[in-house]
Amino acid sequence: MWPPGDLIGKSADVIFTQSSRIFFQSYLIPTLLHEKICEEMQLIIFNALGVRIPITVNARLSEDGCIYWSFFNASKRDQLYEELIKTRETLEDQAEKLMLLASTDELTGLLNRREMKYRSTLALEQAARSKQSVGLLVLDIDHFKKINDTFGHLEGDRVLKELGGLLKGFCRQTDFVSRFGGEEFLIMLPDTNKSDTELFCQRLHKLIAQIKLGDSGLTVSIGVSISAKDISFTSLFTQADNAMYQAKTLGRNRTELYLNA
Ligand SMILES: Nc1nc2c(ncn2[C@@H]2O[C@H](COP(=O)(O)OP(=O)(O)OP(=O)(O)O)[C@@H](O)[C@H]2O)c(=O)[nH]1
Repeated sequence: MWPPGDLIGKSADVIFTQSSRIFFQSYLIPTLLHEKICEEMQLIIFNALGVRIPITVNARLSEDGCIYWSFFNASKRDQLYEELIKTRETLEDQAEKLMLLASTDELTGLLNRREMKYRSTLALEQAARSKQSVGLLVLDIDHFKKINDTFGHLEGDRVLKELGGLLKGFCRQTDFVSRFGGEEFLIMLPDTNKSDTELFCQRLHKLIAQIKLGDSGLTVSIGVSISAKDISFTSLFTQADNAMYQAKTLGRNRTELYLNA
């Protein structure tokens, strides 16, 4: 630093960097004159060799009109800030990854059961407020046990992944697509009606048939329920699930609509 006595009589221009000088003159001095005290001000000074040194400044204006200064070397300060920023970024990164892990299905990357329930519940509340209908599709792969038994579990997993990717690509950004469990998928279509949803399902059957298993294409059974009024997610799901079982009973590879009484 400066040898003792060397700073006596030196102007602030010699000691402070340009930005610190501006801060010193426009903020620190006026504050000191007004408040009589300034604490923990962060400035940068030049040492006797012209090297920039970050410092923490405390100053007090005494009754006799003298200003008493104390400068503390804060060389590690910037390093500490950088480390804090890096740590915060790492934590934010990890939190994002954890949120993704907690909300998605590992195999397909689609929403998992918990996240689907959560988002669908919110969407249904919103739809009820704006008097819009929401379509819920329960989609279950046909004879999936046989697929596993014939082609092996790994091939079964491949089919689940391919179907997941296909559903994601086919649906809109605003739709919710999830793997609800095993070989069952759920899709929620906000702001839809019966005829649009039926058309959607017809297209879906055609598209899904492009996933090949030996010589034949994959088939699914779909159950649909359209929210008529204020309805809970559980009730809407039960309706769509019943319709899906109806589709299974009627021969599979088809869509059945739950009919509101
Ligand atoms: N490969 C694979 N198989 C799974 C996974 N989760 C569930 N399964 C299998 O999916 C099969 C579902 O069989 P079932 O419930 O009998 O239904 P299904 O054979 O599709 O018959 P239907 O639904 O009546 O057409 C079971 O054999 C499960 O082991 C998974 O993550 N990967």
